[in-house]
Amino acid sequence: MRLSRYFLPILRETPKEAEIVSHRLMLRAGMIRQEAAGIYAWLPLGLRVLNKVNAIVREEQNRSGAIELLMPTIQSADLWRESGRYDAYGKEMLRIQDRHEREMLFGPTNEEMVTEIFRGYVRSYKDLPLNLYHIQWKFRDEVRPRFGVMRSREFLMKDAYSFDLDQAGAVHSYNKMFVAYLRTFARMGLKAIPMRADTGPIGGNLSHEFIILASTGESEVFCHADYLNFDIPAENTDFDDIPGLQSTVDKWTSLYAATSEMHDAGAFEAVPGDKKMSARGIEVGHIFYFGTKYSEPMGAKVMGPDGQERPVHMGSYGIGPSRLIAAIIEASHDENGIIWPEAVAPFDVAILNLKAGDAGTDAACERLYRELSAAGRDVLYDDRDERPGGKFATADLIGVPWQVVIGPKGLAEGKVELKRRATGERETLSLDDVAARLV
Ligand SMILES: Nc1ncnc2c1ncn2[C@@H]1O[C@H](COS(=O)(=O)NC(=O)[C@@H](N)CS)[C@@H](O)[C@H]1O
Repeated sequence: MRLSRYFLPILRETPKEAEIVSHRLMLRAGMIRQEAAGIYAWLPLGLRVLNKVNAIVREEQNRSGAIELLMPTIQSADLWRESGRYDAYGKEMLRIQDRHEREMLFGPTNEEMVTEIFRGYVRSYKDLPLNLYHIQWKFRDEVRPRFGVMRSREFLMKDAYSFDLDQAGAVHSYNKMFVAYLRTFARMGLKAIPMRADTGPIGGNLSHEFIILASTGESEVFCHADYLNFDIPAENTDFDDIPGLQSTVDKWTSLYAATSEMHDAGAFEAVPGDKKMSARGIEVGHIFYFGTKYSEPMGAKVMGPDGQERPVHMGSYGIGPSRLIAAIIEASHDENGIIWPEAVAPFDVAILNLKAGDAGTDAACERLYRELSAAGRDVLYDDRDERPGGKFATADLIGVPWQVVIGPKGLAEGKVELKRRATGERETLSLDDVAARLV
């Protein structure tokens, strides 16, 4: 992408309404724009990151055997009356009427709808286990949306829903999602710690939140420091290995970890002093087992192997891709801007032409731009007629992992400069060598 032809509305000033660094940087880097309280437009740079985050979420959901579909954002109130949540959900639910005065709502979550889809087609235990997921916008009329997309009113959620014949099967489905979540967040360069959690309006009695430690996190968390060094389940994890997954989950729940709602100070006391961690955290995922809470009232049942009909056991599993972007920035930035983990960076490489219009630097930049693009790298070529300082500042702000600086002086010696954003380390090497390094 040539920056002279892109749409990247960088802000010079720090917006005063932004209280935390991720909100400030997402506004300044031209990633989002507020359209209403808690409602944001995703500008081109932000959308590129959101798509990369979603790609990782999707890959790990699919690896675990979950199947993607897409449910609508607008739902019928009658559906929610079946589960009894229409009135119980409270003011967070955005209730609307259509032209025929039918009561509708903008979905805050999809347990009822996915149960309705399931019951419309599945009758036999032979069709189980089943996990259906989608990545869809949600609306929750938060009384105090804040911190940008960290706690917004319209937000993106991956929500998965599992269906099993009995609790034992549902626990295995839960464990598959648990392992998928460990892999998902690790691939984004995050250390997420699973913590026993409250189940709230979703319900049930088994639930874990996945928390990223960050000083600006809304959650207060207490946990054993050893979690930070646990190995992440491998790419070739066998998701059909029931005891294997259970032992992984047992390991990842063997040490103390709880949010303030679930904190047991006595139990925490037993953690060795140098291993005690109390910190702020950001909830990036939350998984629940809630048995027949929805299948019973909504008549989602299957014929068992014994010829008996029974309601299916379900769980739901949420990740917030839009919140995740803010969480990644909170965990990975410096005074100059964002430092994207390579897996989610909006571009892989930024080429900075220090003298746009100079035949030599233009030719060298064009050549590198062509070579890297042909090799499948996402390149942002800063070809603007702008002084070097502004180009350096923009590249650091938007956090592209690699910068290639090409200027007339360096070229005269056949050299360009390669800078690694994460560490600031710089190397001087030939144009050929830098291309080889980056493909
Ligand atoms: N207001 C919000 N803004 C941004 N992300 C949010 C917001 N509320 C929730 N999320 C994200 O969505 C994830 C799942 O939300 S949840 O309420 O915990 N779970 C559910 O809604 C279940 N239906 C899981 S499918 C959270 O872990 C969080 O990452």
